[in-house]
Amino acid sequence: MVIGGGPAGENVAARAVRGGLTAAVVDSRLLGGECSYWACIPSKALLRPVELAAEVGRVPGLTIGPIEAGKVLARRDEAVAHYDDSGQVRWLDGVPATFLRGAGRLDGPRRVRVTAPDGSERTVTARHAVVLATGSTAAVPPVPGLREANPWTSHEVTAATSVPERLAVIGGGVVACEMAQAMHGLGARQTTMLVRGDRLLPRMEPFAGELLAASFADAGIDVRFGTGAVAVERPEAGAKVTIRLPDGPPLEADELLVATGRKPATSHVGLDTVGLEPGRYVEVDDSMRATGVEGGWLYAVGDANGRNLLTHMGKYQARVCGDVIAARAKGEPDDLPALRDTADDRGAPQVVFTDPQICSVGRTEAAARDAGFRIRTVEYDLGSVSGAYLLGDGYRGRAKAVVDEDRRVLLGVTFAGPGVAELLHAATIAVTGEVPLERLWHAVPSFPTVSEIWLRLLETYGL
Ligand SMILES: Cc1cc2nc3c(=O)[nH]c(=O)nc-3n(C[C@H](O)[C@H](O)[C@H](O)COP(=O)(O)OP(=O)(O)OC[C@H]3O[C@@H](n4cnc5c(N)ncnc54)[C@H](O)[C@@H]3O)c2cc1C
Ligand SMILES: NC(=O)c1ccc[n+]([C@@H]2O[C@H](COP(=O)([O-])OP(=O)(O)OC[C@H]3O[C@@H](n4cnc5c(N)ncnc54)[C@H](O)[C@@H]3O)[C@@H](O)[C@H]2O)c1
Repeated sequence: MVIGGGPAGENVAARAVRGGLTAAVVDSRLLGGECSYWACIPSKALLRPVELAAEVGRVPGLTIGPIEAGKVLARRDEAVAHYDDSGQVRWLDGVPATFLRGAGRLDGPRRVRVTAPDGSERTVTARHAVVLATGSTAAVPPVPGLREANPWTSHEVTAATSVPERLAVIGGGVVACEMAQAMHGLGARQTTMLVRGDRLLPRMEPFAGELLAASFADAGIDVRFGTGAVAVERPEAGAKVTIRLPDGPPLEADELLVATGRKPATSHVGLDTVGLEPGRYVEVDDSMRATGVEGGWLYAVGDANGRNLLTHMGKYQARVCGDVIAARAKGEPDDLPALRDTADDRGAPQVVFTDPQICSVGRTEAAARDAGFRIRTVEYDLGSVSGAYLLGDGYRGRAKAVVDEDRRVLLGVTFAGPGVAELLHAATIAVTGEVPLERLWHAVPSFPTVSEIWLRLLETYGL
């Protein structure tokens, strides 16, 4: 029994069925989850034309007219299937698994109470396991007047039906960067980012945020560091927003986006009925089983367990989880390597779809040092790789690899630059596979591709 039908929940059900069990998924909104309708898919649909326009602008001889925001918003609507989940429901039927539309809530061991949209209730008892896959929601900080001002969160900005003239953004993380760039590229005349710290994307290598900030400055996005909202005023819905800052004049905007992180969607799922604290991430072991629940029947995957708030990592956890549940149900060995999550704590692969793209896998230099590794780092200017130069004039980018000096394998890799997202999986294989540098040296990148960065990094290292 799976509560929450986002990418993680759907995949647990599919794997459990593949393993010979039956499965039911309950979702209170749309099957497909936040990712399909209000996160990954719409945000990337909005960003794609902005990225493409930037790419075209770097190639002499090509010009691109202004982006028609209306058509981009219409394509976004297509990408989210006009907020209709019948395609996903058909997919789940074909798994085959049962879909229950309604709100799920734990009601003691292996029991889930489902409240349907018409208010009717039923209780389902799972034979083997219950999986929490309820995701996360935007966290809104307790700034005076902020909630009352009804700001946009990721939910509203990805579903925007028009582009505000003046957009203010609180936050400097992934959602803030991607959506500031999307709205600015789609026509916002004044986009201002209020960033608490001293850089964008603080969890990434510092050069990534620096390159992004330079690109935003060139594009006319006003990024202000070391500041934030101390109070917010909006007299009525639809009116302009006034954001009071720690110093200087207040900022006025037509819309305000709050992108200051997430909180787990676990406050309403009956955690208290099984001895866990509502509203917290559900702590799990590497088989995705909730620790601290007697009987071992409760699991949590995806954003709900807080390991890595990324769709592909939630789906990976879901594959582990569905397979583990099936193995345990059948009394089969449940400790095989494929039945354990070994990817999450090494540093998940992630792509930030801005211009430049920022992507990384494994540990940053700081994280590797904190973990006690004896490391050496190498960096290289991506713009001086022939393949990158050929992509367009003024290509700016950088790559960095973190090497474990004791084992001579890569602990982490970061790329920043236009078109680097597709380089990431090679890095993921090298880091996850712990490919020795001496072996990696024989993986010859094609000329003239951006992948030649691999050769340059290894040469810089000394190979
Ligand atoms: C703007 C934005 C862009 C993003 N872009 C990317 C990206 O490009 N790549 C990437 O990897 N990640 C991205 N993410 C992160 C990604 O969206 C999440 O990691 C992912 O959606 C988590 O999947 P999930 O299945 O755990 O939860 P969700 O997708 O949040 O799904 C949870 C589901 O549970 C349901 N639910 C909740 N409570 C109940 C209940 N009590 N009963 C029944 N159903 C319930 C909800 O209705 C929802 O359908 C982005 C996030 C945001 C906000
Ligand atoms: N392309 C992608 O992979 C993608 C895209 C969007 C979101 N996501 C995922 O969704 C998650 C949520 O993204 P996010 O950008 O909301 O969170 P985040 O954790 O990436 O960034 C939050 C930002 O808000 C700042 N902040 C936190 N509290 C604040 C406060 N009270 N006042 C001012 N600033 C504050 C933080 O310093 C940070 O810069 C991320 O973990 C990310 O992995 C992924």
